[in-house]
Amino acid sequence: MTALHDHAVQPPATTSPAPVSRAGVVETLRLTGAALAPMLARGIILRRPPLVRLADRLQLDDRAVRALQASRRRHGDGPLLLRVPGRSLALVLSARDAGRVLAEGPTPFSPATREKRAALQHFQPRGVLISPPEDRPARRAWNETALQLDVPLHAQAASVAQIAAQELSGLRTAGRWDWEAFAPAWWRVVRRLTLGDAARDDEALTDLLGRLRSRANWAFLRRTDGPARAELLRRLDIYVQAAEPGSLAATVAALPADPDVHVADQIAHWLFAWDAAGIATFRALALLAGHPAHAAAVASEVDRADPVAPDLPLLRATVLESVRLWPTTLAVLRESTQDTTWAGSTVPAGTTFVITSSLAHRDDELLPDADRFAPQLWADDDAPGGTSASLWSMVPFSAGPARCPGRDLVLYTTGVALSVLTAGHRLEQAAGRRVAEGTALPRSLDHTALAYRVS
Ligand code: HEM
Repeated sequence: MTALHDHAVQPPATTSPAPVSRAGVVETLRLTGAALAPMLARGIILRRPPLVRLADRLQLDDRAVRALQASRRRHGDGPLLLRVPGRSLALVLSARDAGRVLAEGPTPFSPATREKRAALQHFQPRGVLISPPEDRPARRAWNETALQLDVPLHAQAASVAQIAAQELSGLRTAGRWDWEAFAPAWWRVVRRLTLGDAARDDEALTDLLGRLRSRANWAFLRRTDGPARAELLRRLDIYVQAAEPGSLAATVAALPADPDVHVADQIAHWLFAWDAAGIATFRALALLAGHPAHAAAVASEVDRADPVAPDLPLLRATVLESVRLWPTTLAVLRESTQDTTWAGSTVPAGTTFVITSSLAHRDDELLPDADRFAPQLWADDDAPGGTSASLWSMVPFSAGPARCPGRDLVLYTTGVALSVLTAGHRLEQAAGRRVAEGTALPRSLDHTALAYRVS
């Protein structure tokens, strides 16, 4: 792995720090309207389809990028403090500062911000991402071991490939599929690979999680449904105890027991996060359909691969491009646990720093490939190539000590899913906003409107 994904990641020394600025009331309102409100409205924890449609129709991510860039031109690229009554909120506007905030954690920049705690406690009160400092190390280490971070082929890789083939090849055989057909098949893959075959048809479990995620969208504004949450965690525990061979539950059962980890809470996070992986896969199909030369290279990669546990670097890069171009984590938040200093100016403890993924990944003032499909960016060991400081901002799986521990398993699983859906066929986009070579790619893409056909 390159330095970008190391725990010891340091912000690049090539650009000098810039001081903090403060937005006025009107500018705060403008930025809230253009960048923050559309993100919240779309649903941070569970997407709301009508709002996803609206974001696509109005290209809201494009508006967000332009508003943030305008503020950066006005103030410089140091953190921008907004005027929010009773809160200290700072927008991160440079790759340099994003690098710092992500690298220097969990102190002074904690991933367990109050917004995330309020949202995620609805279904995973002891999840690693919202854990207090004393509980975090054990849960983080457990997640890294169970998910096998930095291991391209997870111990369950062969089983994952088999499950993906069994559940998804029917879509290809049907010749055409849309989101309505893909999503239930994807959830069957997720339940089987996480909990075992016994969970294959347990749609009630996914529905229960969905209801709690929908409450989580409202964070502080909705009461916790304690009984429903306890029921979810209880049902997850039953599957974990059964430890069906070939599932992640079996991997988990083989780990040393530690009562402080609270396994069901960690698995509730996994199930929630697999939803993002499905969305990323579905959008990656649009990239393949719209870039025939790349699709041809992928086809020969799939032909040559080991059928039992295929290693598919071009498909990994395709999924990485999917989450770079259309990030599934709309913003990465950190909360400062002490005063922090920025080129001589001090920002008080308790400030929430917001890295908006749309700006970080689509900053066309800094990134030459911001709006193009550029799988070659990930050729260097899956980290963006080149030495430009601006590339530090391209971190769809985050960076530093809270980076996504599921990253390698996600890239493997989604790569295998794409190979099942496309192998031996020519793929075309049949519906949804066009994603085509030679045009600037849309900044908001409604995945629920996409459909594909193979011939
Ligand atoms: C497209 C799919 C995914 C993307 C883009 C993604 C991205 C991310 C990002 C950006 C974070 C950091 C969040 C933050 O700092 O607030 C994160 C954290 C995390 N992800 Fe993922 N993730 C994905 C799927 C998964 C899956 C499928 C799993 C588990 C099977 C997983 C497990 C986790 C865990 C446990 C954390 C918390 C890490 C910590 O607090 O140290 N993710 N992910």
